[in-house]
Amino acid sequence: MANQDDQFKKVVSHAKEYGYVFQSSEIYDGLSAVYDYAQNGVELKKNIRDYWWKAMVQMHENIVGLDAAIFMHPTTWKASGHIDAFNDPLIDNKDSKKRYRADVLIEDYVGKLDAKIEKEVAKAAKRFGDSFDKEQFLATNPRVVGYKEKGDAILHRMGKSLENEDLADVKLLIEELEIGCPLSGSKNWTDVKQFNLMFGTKIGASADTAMDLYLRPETAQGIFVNFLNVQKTGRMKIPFGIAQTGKAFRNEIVARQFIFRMREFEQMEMQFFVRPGTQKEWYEQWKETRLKWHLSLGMGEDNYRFHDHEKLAHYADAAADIEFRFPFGFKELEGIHSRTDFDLSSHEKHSGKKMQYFDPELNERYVPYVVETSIGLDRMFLAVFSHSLVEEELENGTVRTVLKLPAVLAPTKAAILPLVKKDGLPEIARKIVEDLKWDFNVAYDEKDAVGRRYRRQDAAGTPFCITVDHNTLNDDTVTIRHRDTMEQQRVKIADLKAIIKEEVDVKNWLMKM
Ligand SMILES: Nc1ncnc2c1ncn2[C@@H]1O[C@H](COP(=O)(O)OP(=O)(O)OP(=O)(O)O)[C@@H](O)[C@H]1O
Repeated sequence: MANQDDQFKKVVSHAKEYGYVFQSSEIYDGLSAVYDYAQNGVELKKNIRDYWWKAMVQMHENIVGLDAAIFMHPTTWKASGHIDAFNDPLIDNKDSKKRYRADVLIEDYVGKLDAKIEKEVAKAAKRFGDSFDKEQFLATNPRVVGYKEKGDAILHRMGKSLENEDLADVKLLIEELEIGCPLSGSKNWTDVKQFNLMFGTKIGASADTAMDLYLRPETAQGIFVNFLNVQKTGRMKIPFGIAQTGKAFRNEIVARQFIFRMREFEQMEMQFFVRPGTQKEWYEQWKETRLKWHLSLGMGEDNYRFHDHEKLAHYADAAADIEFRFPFGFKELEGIHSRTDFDLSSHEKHSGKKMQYFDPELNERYVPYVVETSIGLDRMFLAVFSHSLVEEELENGTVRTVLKLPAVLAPTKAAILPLVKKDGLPEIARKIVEDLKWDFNVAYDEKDAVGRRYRRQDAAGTPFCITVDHNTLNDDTVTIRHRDTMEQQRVKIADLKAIIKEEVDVKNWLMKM
């Protein structure tokens, strides 16, 4: 593939062309960092959500679901720390008048060092072939070690400065590293300031009684405030979890990179309530479990890595990201956070209501500790979509565009194609659609030559094309074509359901965890 920018542009235009993602309010020139999911996008998104829900809720006896409201009592956000501390450090360039997140500018600088490391690794792997030992190379090659140490030192200093609210040092770091405005190159920066990311609104009709509200910036707080309701009504015993998917809103300063960073997005979060003192074990366990979930989709072990945080949020005693190799480099896809008892204790203080659990085994009451797994649904969508989009050169010299979505997530599982629009073939194809649609999302397509229809379905990500031809009239068999290998098999119509199920069944995918 061409360079990263070109690849990313292809992802964005393909998402539009094949009915996955549209810019919101496009006829009014769009709304920045807000997107709509189109006919195929809504299915892919639903399938990702279901895949997560099944893995987290259905497969765990001790995890239950919740759907809390987006609006919450405003004191929630005082207690959670969002009113005081949900800020991003921003910096303006005086010449280009562009605004950036200071920490992102610095992280991008470190990302370039990481890219240099990857280049060195690729070069050495080529040179040494089978005898190449990547671990040893990373640990001993002086140039690579130098880049790594420099990157770590920069992130460490930034982490400390942000933790100590020393914004002057963050600016100094940008100056010392000679980071320029990505747009203009200018190094003429303002001071770094904090900017709160919550969107405010009002509830109530009259000006005197209206109450200031916030659109929730994370779904987690809806779980915390309901913790005892769920525990008591579900008779849950610690350790147990509450899972939720839903919209969150953040007034992001730098809203770019398509659906990677949006102002309205969806999260899939699970809060796991544990005995104080056991949180580190659970944290490690959830890190591992969540990585396995990602790997079960078969998108390549090399495309994931953990990033353990040095700079911890006010509520956490440990935190790590699962990063994915997006077209623009490794970036956070999911966060796993050991949130201590911060949230529940703080809600206890602010509400005056007890948030404690009586542990019958210890015969003791306590505020549980919490380990959270939090993944952006839209970001997961981008990971899957961008990874799946490939251009393949075929033997005859032509190029085919294929969206190799994991079959379990594909919006349409099979397209049923009559070879020609006559001789009773469309009727048989329609009958197959009628039969399969009870189990799978399937499509009927009779327009254009069959080769073009295959390409259309390849690009839309449909794992199977089923072609009804004249032989079907004699022996009730059809051709089933596999998207990724382009292999074709002759099979009985009666066997179609089982063949498709084998490939798209959630169980078969989750069993790989
Ligand atoms: N603006 C956003 N648009 C899309 N997804 C988001 C956005 N902000 C967060 N997420 C998703 O929600 C997950 C959990 O949120 P969390 O608060 O941990 O993110 P974060 O650390 O603030 O993310 P980032 O550092 O990228 O801003 C993230 O891992 C990401 O997948």
